[in-house]
Amino acid sequence: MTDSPADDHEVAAAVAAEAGRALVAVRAERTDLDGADLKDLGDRTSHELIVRLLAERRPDDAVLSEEGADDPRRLAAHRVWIVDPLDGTREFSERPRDDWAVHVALWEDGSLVAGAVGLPARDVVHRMDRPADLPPRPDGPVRLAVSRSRPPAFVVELAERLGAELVPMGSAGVKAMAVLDGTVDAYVHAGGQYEWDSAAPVAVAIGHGLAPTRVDGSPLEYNRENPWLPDLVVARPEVLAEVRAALDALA
Ligand SMILES: Nc1ncnc2c1ncn2[C@@H]1O[C@H](COP(=O)(O)O)[C@@H](OP(=O)(O)O)[C@H]1O
Ligand SMILES: [Mg+2]
Repeated sequence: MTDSPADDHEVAAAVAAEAGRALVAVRAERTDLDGADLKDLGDRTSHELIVRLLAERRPDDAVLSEEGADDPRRLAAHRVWIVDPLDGTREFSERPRDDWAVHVALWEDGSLVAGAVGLPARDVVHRMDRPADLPPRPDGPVRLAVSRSRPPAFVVELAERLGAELVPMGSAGVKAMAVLDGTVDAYVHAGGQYEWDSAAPVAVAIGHGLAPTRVDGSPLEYNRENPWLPDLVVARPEVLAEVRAALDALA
């Protein structure tokens, strides 16, 4: 029997948690592997588990996964799970880094309606339906999360304009959750990403009352034919106007 639609948040969180446990186990047990081999095993293990769990619990829904062949039926589907089985694959392969994530989001008829971002190495699952208050923002410069391995030149320029501090870390999910846990004030990305990199983090950020957008201020749209979604802005309310003004000036 499948769960009722009201349980979509539970499904997202449970699937993210179970995939996270599998990834932690792979990383702990396969000490014979590192680099590309560990990345590949992590990607594959998490993807296969997520696809199996969603097929069991939501057999009528389509799935768009970074690690699966694109299923064209998703374009006619009302409900599509958008998943990144292992976001921050590079960091996953660099033991003992903990900045990697599992993304599970549900898109329904044009909107993200459920989502969970698991941070397995930190034993945390952030959920769209369980918002926590943002910690107070400390005084001082705006803090921007940025890729540790390929910081976009655009974000470096933005930081200069804002007089902001760049805080490098891996994984789009980790960076978006760093806004919610108060580690940074905003996550701005440009130059390349796919829908699975941002869907679940954006769903969770929306659940926490934030209003993520594209860099040009337009809405983030999911389950499009081409899943390329190269930029996004996730900012806490106190810095949003300042960040938007700097983005508009750079455009
Ligand atoms: N220019 C780009 N083009 C495509 N994907 C990008 C990208 N920059 C970042 N990403 C993806 O966004 C995620 C976070 O990257 P980063 O840690 O560098 O910020 C990674 O996902 P994966 O780890 O799932 O591949 C990475 O592949
Ligand atoms: Mg990713």
